[in-house]
Amino acid sequence: MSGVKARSWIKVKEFVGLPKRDDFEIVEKELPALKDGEFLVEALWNTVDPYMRSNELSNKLGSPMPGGQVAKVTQSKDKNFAVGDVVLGPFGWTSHSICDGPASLMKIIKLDPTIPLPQSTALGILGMPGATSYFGLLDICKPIKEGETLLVNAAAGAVGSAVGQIGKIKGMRVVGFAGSDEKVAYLKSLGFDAAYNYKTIPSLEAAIKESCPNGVDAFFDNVGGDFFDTVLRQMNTFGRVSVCGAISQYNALEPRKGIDVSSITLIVKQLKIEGFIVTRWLDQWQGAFKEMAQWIQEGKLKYRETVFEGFDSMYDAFVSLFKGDNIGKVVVKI
Ligand SMILES: NC(=O)C1=CN([C@@H]2O[C@H](COP(=O)(O)OP(=O)(O)OC[C@H]3O[C@@H](n4cnc5c(N)ncnc54)[C@H](OP(=O)(O)O)[C@@H]3O)[C@@H](O)[C@H]2O)C=CC1
Ligand SMILES: O=C(O)CCC[C@H](O)\C=C/C=C/C=C/C(=O)C/C=C\CCCCCO
Repeated sequence: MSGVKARSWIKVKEFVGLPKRDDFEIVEKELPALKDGEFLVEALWNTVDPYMRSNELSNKLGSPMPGGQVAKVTQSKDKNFAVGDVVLGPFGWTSHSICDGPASLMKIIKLDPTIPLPQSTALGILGMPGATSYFGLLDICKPIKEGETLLVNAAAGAVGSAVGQIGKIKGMRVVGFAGSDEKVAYLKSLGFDAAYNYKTIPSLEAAIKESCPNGVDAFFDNVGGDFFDTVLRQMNTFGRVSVCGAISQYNALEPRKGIDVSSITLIVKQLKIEGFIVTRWLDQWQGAFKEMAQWIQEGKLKYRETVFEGFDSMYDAFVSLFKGDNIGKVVVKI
């Protein structure tokens, strides 16, 4: 069997600035017949995530773009995977893939049919970004006392919107910054105590002083650059900073050289500043998803998705992340 043609988005040029359409080519290739122990999947949902911008973290030139995918088994010679099963796997920006099951290096998880949420959530709130929010907040920002102030930026995105809500669940006072008035309204609808459009406020420093009169105890940073420095200067003693992302720098032609905050400030305030990669907690992701699914069912945790339609829209979906066009998780319905 097989006789299937797979289409893949191949990265053909290193990114310089915002990725361009001609940094990619869509290539079609006929897949071979399945061998024993293999199965064929067809993409249902693809994801685009900011880390794919990295020339270092993404696949090599000439290879398909990386990434998680929710896919349907359409042919199988593996007794563990039947036609019709839906799986989550690292298949990248590809329409069809041949897999040789969990025994191979690929991580292929059968989706849990007892969690009654859309399949696309395995790429968002109950996937890598959701785990990022959960562990980046709870393990690094460590909510300690009821009423502590948490500040999060890119707050209306996949990671940020869950960070703020988990902060509220843990009894924090939550302040969010995002790039449009529509996003600010969304954050308020999620229960954020204060929210600002950082593109239109006259001064970020003044907005922090106004919304965090007792200072900032915990800072979840998705943006980096000047934003990072400005918040760092307003942290309280024993403040915790979760350095999750630096999206303001990913397309910069000349990234900033370093942090523009005196080390004396860090010493005197005894700040704890920790970067992380979410796979650090990979063995704990499933436990987090169970708890988050419960919060969703109880109405305590809400999520949104910005859906692009069709395999050909992968590029538009990807660059939307850097233009701030999305609310919540960007996914592509194939
Ligand atoms: N450390 C880890 O393991 C992980 C880190 N991350 C990081 O988390 C962050 C959020 O990711 P994710 O939730 O998937 O993406 P989002 O859904 O938040 O989308 C990206 C958002 O970033 C904001 N943004 C884009 N460019 C800029 C800029 N120049 N300055 C300020 N804001 C900008 C935009 O929102 P706005 O309109 O508000 O500007 C945009 O909507 C990223 O930095 C990502 O790299 C994600 C997963 C794992
Ligand atoms: O969905 C899955 O299960 C697959 C997840 C794979 C993924 O590799 C896991 C972790 C992702 C980490 C993301 C990190 C960041 O976004 C922030 C760190 C670095 C981004 C550097 C971008 C540089 C741009 O020039």
